Formats: sequence, structure tokens, C-alpha cells
Amino acid sequence: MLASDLSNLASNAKSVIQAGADELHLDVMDGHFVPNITWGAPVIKCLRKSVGEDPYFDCHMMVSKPSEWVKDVAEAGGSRYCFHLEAALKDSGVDFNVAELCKLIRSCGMEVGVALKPGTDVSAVREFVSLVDMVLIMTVEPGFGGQKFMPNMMPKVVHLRDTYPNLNIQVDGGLSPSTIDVAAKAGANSIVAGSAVFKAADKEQVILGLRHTVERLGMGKAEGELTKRVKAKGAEVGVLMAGIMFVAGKYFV
Ligand SMILES: O=C(CO)[C@H](O)[C@H](O)COP(=O)(O)O
Ligand SMILES: [Fe+2]
Repeated sequence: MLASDLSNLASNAKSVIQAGADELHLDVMDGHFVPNITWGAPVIKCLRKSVGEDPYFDCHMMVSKPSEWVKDVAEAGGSRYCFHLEAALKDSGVDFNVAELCKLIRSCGMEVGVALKPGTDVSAVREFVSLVDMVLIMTVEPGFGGQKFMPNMMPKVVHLRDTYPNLNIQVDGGLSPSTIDVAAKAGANSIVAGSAVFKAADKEQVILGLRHTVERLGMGKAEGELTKRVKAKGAEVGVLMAGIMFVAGKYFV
């Protein structure tokens, strides 16, 4: 939503839902973790009131103290709380650590996402993968929309996809019809696209194009993994297929 006309946030949110977006990506910035300020829980609350209870609010929390805003964002109507690992590791909340933060987010009724800045090694997230629903690999330096996609982040995505075949992997920053192929091939299954959608004359066509590319190039990879697993564990075919279909249905943009 950062790329939209913010004076008309609610109508723009409705327009992208109408155009086929699965989720609304809300970039919360505190002017401290990143050099920009956007909005917080009060705006999310108004947006929720305006768009109704159905749209999924993916809250990308670019804030220095992620533990501080969990309750407010949950009460405002957030669906997923995606914090930055770099901030969480430094967050000085009392009795607080990353596992506690994940627990708090869940206890407030939200799904958990963890985001990595471009300079953070993918190995840093390994011990937390089992605690989260999604890992976000930033493909720009967080703080501003409309930046250039960083293809050199794709090895992180490939590594995660190879290690965790069913993990939801989001990419955020500079995604568009001209950069989607490389992200889809790497194995990303949740695509954040701000400028590419809001600058387009036909939002529906852009969203559909991104979705088809992920299904075409990304599902091939998922099926490859499925085939390998099926060979290894014949009896679990049904369960594995259900798992992969769920990921595709829910998260492919
Ligand atoms: O988190 C972000 C910036 O920190 C934004 O979500 C991201 O930049 C998306 O915008 P665009 O598609 O215009 O690059
Ligand atoms: Fe974002």
C-alpha cells in the first residue's frame, strides 16, 4: 500500500483487492529502524474498519522495538506480524527474546513473519524457521518504495526453498513483471509488489501476470520437491500434496 495515494488509502486498498491481490502489505516504519515514517496501529485500525474483516493484513514491521507494537497491531486488525530479525535480536523488552516474541504474536491471534535485511545472512534465521509462518527476504534496503530489485538476494531464497520445501518465502522490493521470473525460479511464493501494481494502468493484469509466473516457474520447483519426497515416502503422498496445494492457494499472489 506504500506505493498508493495515501490520502485515499482505503479506496486504493479496495481497488487492489478487487484486482485480485490476496493480501494487503502494510509497511509500518518508525523513523528509527529505517529512515522513514509511514503509519502505525491507528491507521491500520481505520483501514480495517473501512475494508471490512476479510482482507488479509500483512504487517511488515520496520520498527526498532517489535515487541512493543504486537498488541496494538493485533487489536487494530493485523493478520500477520512480520518483524525484522535484526530489530528483534536487539529489542530490549523485559524478559524478551525472539521465541517469546513469536509466542506473543500468536497469542494475540496473528500469524508470524520474520524479515531479513539485504545485509543479513540467511543462516541467521535458521533457528527460528520452525517458529514462524513466513520468512521475508528483502530485495531492497527497507525504508522506501520504488527501489531497484536486488537479484543478488536470490541465493538466500534458493537456500531456504531447498532447505524448507514447504516454507512460505516472501520477497519484497522492486518486484514487477520484469523481475518476477528470477524470484519465482528461486522459489519465492509470496510476492510483494507496490509500485508495479499502483503505477500500472491495469492492476488486474499485473497481478495476474505475477501470479501466473509464480505458478509456472515456482510450482515446477515445488512439484520437483514433491516428486522427490513421494519417492522417498510413498505413503505420505496425500498429505504432501495437500500441503503444497494449500501453500499455492493461500499465498501465491
Ligand atoms: O518494505 C518496503 C520498503 O521498505 C516495501 O514493501 C517495498 O519497497 C515494496 O515497494 P515496491 O514494490 O515499490 O518496491
Ligand atoms: Fe514491505
